[in-house]
Amino acid sequence: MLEVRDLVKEFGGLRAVDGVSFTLAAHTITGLIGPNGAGKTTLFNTIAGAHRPTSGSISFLGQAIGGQPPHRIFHAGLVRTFQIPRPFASMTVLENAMLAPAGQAGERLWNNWFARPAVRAQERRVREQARQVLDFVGLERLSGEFAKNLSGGQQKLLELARVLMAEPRLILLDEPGAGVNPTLLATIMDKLQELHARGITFLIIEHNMDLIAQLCDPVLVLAQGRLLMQGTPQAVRSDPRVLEAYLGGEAA
Ligand SMILES: Nc1ncnc2c1ncn2[C@@H]1O[C@H](COP(=O)(O)OP(=O)(O)OP(=O)(O)O)[C@@H](O)[C@H]1O
Repeated sequence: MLEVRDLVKEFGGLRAVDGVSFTLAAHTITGLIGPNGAGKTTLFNTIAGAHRPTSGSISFLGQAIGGQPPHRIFHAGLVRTFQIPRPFASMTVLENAMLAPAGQAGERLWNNWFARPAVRAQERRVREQARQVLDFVGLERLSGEFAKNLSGGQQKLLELARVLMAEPRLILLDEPGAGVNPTLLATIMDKLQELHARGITFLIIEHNMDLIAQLCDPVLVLAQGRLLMQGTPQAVRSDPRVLEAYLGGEAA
């Protein structure tokens, strides 16, 4: 589904991603771990189009996407979430979900004036899809609530709902477990497993090793911009190089 080859991303003289290669098989949940500053977020940003690769290639479903703008990658079916969700705080949960798909008829000025029935029909469809997606993530009863009133975990679920509106094939999830209480974390993990069973592929950055061990196989370990190893959660956990990378990271 995704093939990353010799990917390099430099900021000035700093190689945040330093020659990384891996492939993601369809219908897998792959974990991405590594100490702070290892380059995980930069790798996500480069795959999702926020950064142009310095060199190397990225292909998604056989198409080269390296250096493409984020909206094109998004519409190709590769979406990402953020470690700290960014909903529109003063809009409701439902409105936030409805905003997600681009290219709606109502976005074009002329359509508003000349194609009102088409706009209304499309809005009805988007609203219905948003309700179904919110129902799936368990936020239906909060659909009229302002997004700013949601807890951290609920905001993560809203962010998941928003990316699901795009009907993605591959989701890059940035720390789904961060700042989430244990009850909601269990809900989020259930939802991810259900989406996986429905055929969605995931790449997940996460510091919570229990979440990684329960959901992910394989796990990629990044350290200082390089892929240190990949393997099962058990293999990664017991590999002395991984321990050393983490201890080195903490000492730094
Ligand atoms: N836009 C940027 N400009 C300059 N340097 C950057 C930029 N983004 C990241 N870096 C640097 O690149 C390196 C990798 O950072 P990155 O955020 O990708 O690591 P990470 O593994 O996601 O860390 P964390 O687990 O703390 O989120 C760091 O040294 C960071 O300071």
